[in-house]
Order: sequence, then C-alpha cells, then structure tokens
Amino acid sequence: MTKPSYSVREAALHILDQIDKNQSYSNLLLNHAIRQFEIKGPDIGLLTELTYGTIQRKLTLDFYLTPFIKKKVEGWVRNLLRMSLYQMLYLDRVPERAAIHEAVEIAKKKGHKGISGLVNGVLRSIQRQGVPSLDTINDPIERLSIETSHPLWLVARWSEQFGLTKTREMCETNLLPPVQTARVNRTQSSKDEVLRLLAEEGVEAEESRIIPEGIQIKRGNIAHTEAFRSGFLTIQDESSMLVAYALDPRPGESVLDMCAAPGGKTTHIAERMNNEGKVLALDLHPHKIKLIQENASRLELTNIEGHALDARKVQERFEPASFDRVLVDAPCSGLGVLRRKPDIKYAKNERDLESLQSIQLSLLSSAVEMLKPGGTLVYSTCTVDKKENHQTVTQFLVKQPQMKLATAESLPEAIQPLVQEQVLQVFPQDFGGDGFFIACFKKGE
Ligand SMILES: C[S@@+](CC[C@H](N)C(=O)[O-])C[C@H]1O[C@@H](n2cnc3c(N)ncnc32)[C@H](O)[C@@H]1O
Repeated sequence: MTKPSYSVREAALHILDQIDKNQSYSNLLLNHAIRQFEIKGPDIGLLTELTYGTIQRKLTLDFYLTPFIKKKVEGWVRNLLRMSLYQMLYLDRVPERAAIHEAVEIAKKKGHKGISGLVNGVLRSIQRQGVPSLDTINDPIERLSIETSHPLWLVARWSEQFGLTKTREMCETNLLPPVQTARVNRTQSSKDEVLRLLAEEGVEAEESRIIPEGIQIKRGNIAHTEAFRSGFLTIQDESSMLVAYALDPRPGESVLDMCAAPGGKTTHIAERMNNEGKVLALDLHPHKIKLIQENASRLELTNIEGHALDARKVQERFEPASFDRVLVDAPCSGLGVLRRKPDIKYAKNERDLESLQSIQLSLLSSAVEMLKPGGTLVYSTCTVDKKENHQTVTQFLVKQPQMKLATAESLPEAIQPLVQEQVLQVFPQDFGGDGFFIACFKKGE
C-alpha cells in the first residue's frame, strides 16, 4: 500500500487536530508526525514553527478571526484558518498569497467546495482589511490574555499572585522559542572536550552562564551527535539542572528520587555523586523506569537503581529513615514550561491545580519518613503557581514540625539573588530557563 503524501502544512494541521481531539502533548505528536509523514531537512523546522506558533497564538488568532467569520467554524477548518493566519501575520518568509493558496488547496482536498470558498473568503478579507486592533480591549487582564494568548483565568491568577508587570513579562517570554541547553557528563568527559567535539560535528554551542557543567546550543541538534550517543551529554533545561545543586548529593551517599522518570535529575544527581553511592529512582510505571535505565546506561552510570512504585508507599518496600537525601520532583501543572509545551496552557484549569496539591503533600510526607535525621529534602516543580509551590511548602511545614526550611547555599552564585524567603521561584524571564520552583528542607536530628 502506498503512503498518502502529506505536505508540511497538512501534517501541521493533522497535529493541531490531534491535540484538540486527544489532548495529547504537542512535542510527542510532533515527533510522531515527523516519522509518520517522513518530514525531512528544513521542513522539520517549518512544521515545528507552524504547529507551535499556531498553538502559542491561538487566542490572539481567534480574536483576529472573529469579525470575519459569520457562522460557527470549529474543528479542522478553524485550525486551518488559525494556521494560515499565523503564517500571514508572523512568518515573514511565507508570502501572504502563498499561505492563502495552500490553505485553499488543503480545504479543497479535505472538504467540499463551500469550505474552500469560506477559507478563501475569510483569508482574503483579512488580507484586504487587516486584523482588528487590540486597543478595543479595555480591561488590562483581558487584553494581556488576548495579546499573549494565555487563558483569562491564568492571567488573572498570575496577576493576583505576582502582579501585572511580572505576569506580562512571563506571558511575553512564553511566546519565545525555548533556549536549547544540555549538561556535560563530567564522569565521562569535560566541557571543553564536549564543546570541541560538537564544533567538529557542526553544532554551535557555548558555556552556560549559570551552571558549571551546562552548555547552550546556538545552532544544530545535539540529539544526533556522536558526543550525545557516547553518553557525554544530556539534554536538560538550566532551571531543571538547579535541582541537583539544591540537593547537593555527595559521593557514596544514599539518595532517593521519588518521581524520577525519565531520569533527567536522577542522572544529574548520579553524576554529581561521581557514580559512587546509590540513587534509588522511583516512578509509577515500568515503561517509565525503562527510560531511566536507558539514560543511565547511555551515560555509563552504575549507581542508579530503578523501581516502578507509587512513591506514596515507598516506606512499605524500602527501609524508612535510610536516605541521606530525598528529592520530590513532584507531578505539577507544568505552567513553567509553556514555551516547550504550549498546549498545556489551554488544557489545564484551576481545579487541576487544587487537586495536585494533595498528591504533592502525600509525596512529601513519605519523603520525610524515608529521610535520615539531619537529612536533606528538596521539593521541586516545573510550575509557576503559589498554590502548588509556596502554599504546599507552608502546609507541609505545619504538618511536619521536624522539618525546617533551609537556604540552599549550594545553588550556583548567579542564582542566589533569585532566592526569596528561602525558596526559589524561577520565572521564565529570569535567565531564559523554564519556570521552576525549588525548596530545600532539613530534618531535625
Ligand atoms: C515532573 S515529572 C519527573 C521528571 C524527572 N524528575 C526528571 O527530571 O526527568 C513527575 C513524575 O512523577 C511521576 N509520578 C506521579 N505520581 C507519582 C507517584 N505517586 N509515585 C511515583 N511517581 C509518580 C510521573 O510519572 C512523572 O514521571
């Protein structure tokens, strides 16, 4: 059977529809579509831009489309209009007439004549008349929501928690492409050596300004390099790298990582222990433990032991009070990673944020049981929300009087000014890393 041939725009439309129908993550769908439709070379960049750009700007695009759509338009036709308007407004390299022509061709292929006529009519009217002005929106929260395409409830919530200025900076930063960073495995190589090897393979990279073993990728894809295959590198965001610094594990210690898959932080911890001692890595499902094991094996780390287990029951399987350090990198709403996974902002609601806190608190309770007296506990999330972060910490301290907040003095110097009231809330606009939260505690002797 011959495969149906799909253009880049059709593939992008397919992904946008899948996100709407299945609530699947954009990054996973994108990788799958690249393989399924055999997208190659520069077309991968265009597919990524079309998909992420359209999702990132969905609310703004809908605002612009509204006056031009007379009847209800949903499903693939709306996605096609959004994607085409995105190209007309934000992609300089795509001429407007090309974007409109492609849209009409797709509409003809997928629908009937009426639909292609509607798509043609809407896009040509916008080309003639221009989009409506955002100045007609008087309320500042609503304006920010439409202008930066973040749901109204989220902009209102962030403004209440952090103020309108910080919220605006965060929303604007969320529209930028993510910074690509990686971590050098210092048990196998050095930063200079890795930078040299990457340059030989045509990847432009430079030292991180924040993390001693971090590098920033300026051009190229490290996932296909020999340096990556040889286990000298792990792709990881700089904010996420801060967690192993806060935990500060030492060679020979016993460390528990309760929510470990796919193992970005587990392997960082193991590397910082110089592959000596033990890191017990837990996660819910066996297939996720396999990911940790694959990463450990690529990095040649032998001090990691993975188990599929609900970490809230860890004390039933492993010896309580036996770990020097415990990490709870908790399941969270993920609102700090909207540059990488823009679909999250539309998929979450306020109720989700409330229910996450109870899981986070249960995980923290088990963590305390597993910690030796005098041991260190780190709680981290990749979200920006006071309920899941600051308030979880406050509630935890009330329930666990033997735990005391500690200032993570082991955090890199450049980060210290961001620590406030002994916790670290990183905003995406701070230094280009993901939004992240880190709190460090000591258990009483
Ligand atoms: C934020 S992710 C962890 C990312 C990981 N620490 C890393 O750096 O690669 C949270 C993880 O918690 C896991 N998880 C959720 N509930 C859990 C539970 N009750 N016990 C163990 N793991 C859990 C999820 O499967 C998910 O992999």
